[in-house]
This record gives sequence, structure tokens and C-alpha cells, in this order.
Amino acid sequence: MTADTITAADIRINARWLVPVEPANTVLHNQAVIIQGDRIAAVVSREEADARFRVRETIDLDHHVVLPGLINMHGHAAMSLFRGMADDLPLMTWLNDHIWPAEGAFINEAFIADGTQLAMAEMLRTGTTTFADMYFFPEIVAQMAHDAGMRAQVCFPLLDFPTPWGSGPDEYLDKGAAFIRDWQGDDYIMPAIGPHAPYTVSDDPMVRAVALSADTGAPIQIHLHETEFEVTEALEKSGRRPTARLAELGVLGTRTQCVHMTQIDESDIALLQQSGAHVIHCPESNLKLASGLCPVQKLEEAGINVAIGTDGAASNNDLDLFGELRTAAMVAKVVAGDAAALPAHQAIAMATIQGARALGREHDLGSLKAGKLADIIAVDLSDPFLQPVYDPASHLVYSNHGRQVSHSWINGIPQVQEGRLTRIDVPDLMLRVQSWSDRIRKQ
Ligand SMILES: CSC[C@H]1O[C@@H](n2cnc3c(O)ncnc32)[C@H](O)[C@@H]1O
Ligand SMILES: [Zn+2]
Repeated sequence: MTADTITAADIRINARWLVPVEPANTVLHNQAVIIQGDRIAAVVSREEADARFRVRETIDLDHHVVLPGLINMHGHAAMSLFRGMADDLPLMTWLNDHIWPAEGAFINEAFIADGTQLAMAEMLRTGTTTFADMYFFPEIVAQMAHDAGMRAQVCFPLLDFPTPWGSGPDEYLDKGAAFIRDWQGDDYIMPAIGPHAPYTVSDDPMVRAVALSADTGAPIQIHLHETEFEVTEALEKSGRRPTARLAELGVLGTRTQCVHMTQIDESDIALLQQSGAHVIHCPESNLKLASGLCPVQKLEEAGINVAIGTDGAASNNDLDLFGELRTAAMVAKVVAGDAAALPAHQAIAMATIQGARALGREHDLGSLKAGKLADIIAVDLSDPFLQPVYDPASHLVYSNHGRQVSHSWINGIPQVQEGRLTRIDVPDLMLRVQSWSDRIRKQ
């Protein structure tokens, strides 16, 4: 190889271990990830990197495992300001008697900005590089994520009743269509449509949401089959399961993300298969609200794409996706009655490539491959709690928690360095959070 075959690049990450996600079930040793601009230029052995690339900056991660940034496919970021405010309640009591009154009293643009920044700080610090959000004032969420350089699918909310963001379906859909127009094509933001749930959105707005998705290509995300109560109430009122109703209305399709799905029978599986809709599994929220559990293994065996989300910090109560993976892997085994259900690599795929697939972004997110966007994280395995290291993939799921994340890059830009956030002023954020919690506590 001669000097003229040497390519200039921006960053070289030397990784002790690498979990590229593609190819599946793979752990590589002593690799180099080369970043040029916002993309991965190469994933090669260190010897090949020496021969082929001259870089501006080299980062040696001698005790670390490097993998694609995690994708948190469901949450309500600003609800972090309600963390721990109403615990130990079932879904409908939690929503009707606590969360919706609190949202009515406190939600405004400043609440959304501060709460979203708090959530992003936690997600970035624990390895998430892309998050999917469904909440009020999506234009503020989008701006905050864009300014922080964090990738986000931001759903505008759609409900039958008024909230601090709109008076009813007409206004939600008008403002939502403008929101999609404003943000579509952005480097960081994927605008999307968020009909809240089958029990809060009637047929006409649901059909108009489907038409908006068809016109714009925007994804739809909806809470679906979260509890047994939701399904039995729908059966009593209309004789149909919510999935059957949504299928008839045209809601289910390849751009649709169904969040929760803890109640599933064979007819639901058939509808998910036929439509190509994605399922977003939120095990910790489902456990905490005693909602039930999604049969992940069964869905994956049926060829349905399952991604993972934390839900909001008011029902979890954290946004650590590594913790969520550990819970998901543990409960999958009990739900399937099979200790082999959801092994470590499959769990990591759920938080990376399968999230990218649900977003329709598999071509440029979710794995460490030349040509994909440089959304990358590193986890430091040098802690005594993580010794010895026989299999780094096992540690990522069963032993690690997100606080071991030492580095992250989004679009090739550093977001976490040596465990510190580079772009969020944490002391200033803490002052604003304190002020919100003082006000909320008084109420
Ligand atoms: C349409 S904005 C989002 C809306 O959803 C509420 N919410 C938060 N978590 C859940 C959940 O697990 N199931 C149903 N609804 C949920 C949130 O408080 C907002 O009002
Ligand atoms: Zn939710």
C-alpha cells in the first residue's frame, strides 16, 4: 500500500471490543472505527486502519466495548419533571387522577423545554442517541433535540379532548400538519403523528391521521393494547378488539409503531404480520403499572419487528435503556417459559437495528457499518463489578447499567466524553429542575 492510498478522516476510535450488530451475534476484538464527517467511513482491524487512514483525532478505548447508539423508541421526555410524583397505581387511575390533572396545571412551553432537556441529559448519559417522543408542544421538543444535536422522532399529539397544546382534533391535526412540514428533511428530527390511544381518539380523527401519514410519509405511533381493561372495554362497547378497529380504519401499516401490546391473541398477531406494523416493548412501565407483558419472543418468531422503549420517567422511573434491556431479557424468559428467550445479542438488536427498522431508517442507523451515520457509544467495562469479561455482549445486557457509558457520538459529534455531557449545561439545568419541583410540590 502506498502513501497515495491513505485517506484522510476525522476520528479513529480504537475499541478493545466491538458489537457491530450487523452481522448479528458478533463480537470483534481490537477494531478501529473511522469517522469522516457525519458517517462511518470504515470498521477495520487496527493494522488495516494504520495502513489506510490518517486521522485528525484518535481515541483509545482499551477497556471498552463500542456499539451503535441506542434507540429509545417510546417516551414522553418532559414527563421527567413528574418522576416519582405518582407511584404504585394502575394506568387509568395514574392518568385520570394524577397525570392528566398535573399536565393541565403545569404544561407550557418552558415546562416542555426544561423537562425535555432533563430527559435528554439522562438518555445521552446512558447510551441513547435517538429517542422517540410523544408529548405536547412537539415544536419545542424538536427544537431542543435539534439544538442539543440529539436524533429524535417527535410525534405531535392527537386526542379527542382539549389539552394545553390544542382545543381538539381539528387544531391538533392543523398544527400537526404544519409541524411535519417544518421539520421533515431535518438532519436530526423525524416528525411523526401520535394518536394517543384507541380509547382517546375516535374514528374520524384516526382516519385523518392515516391520510396525513399517507400524504407526508410520517410515521404513526400509538399506545395500543396496553392493559386488559383497554381490550375488554373495547369489546364490550364495540364488539371489536382495538387492533381490529385500527386495522379497519387503515391505521396499521409499515409506518405504524404500536406501543405496549401486552394483550395479544392470534388475531392480533395475524393483523400485525399482514400490516407490517412494528411493536414497541416497554417492559418496566408495564411492570410498574401492572399492565401486563408483551410476549416478545412469540412476536419475533412470527416475524414481527419489536423495538424497545422506556416510556416516560413518570411510569418507569428512569430512562436508562440498558436497564430496560436487562429487564426485557429477564422477563422474556419468564413470559416464554424458556431461559433461551431473548438472549443478549437479540436484546441489543432490539435497542439498535430493530429500532432503526421501526423508524424506517435501517439504511443509515442501528449498526456499525461503513456508510451509516456515526451514532456510536462506548461502555467502559473496567469496573470491578464487570469482571471478568468472558463475553462483552452478556455484560451489556445482564451486568451493565447505563452509567458505564463513557463516550457517545451523534452524527460524528461528541455528546459524552469520559462520562461527561459535552453540550448540556447540567448545573444550569438542575436549577431549572429544582424550580419546577418546588412549584409542583406546592400544588
Ligand atoms: C398524547 S401526549 C401523551 C399523553 O400520554 C400520556 N401517557 C404517558 N404514559 C402513558 C401510558 O403508558 N399510557 C397511556 N398514556 C400515557 C401522557 O401523560 C400524555 O397525556
Ligand atoms: Zn407512553
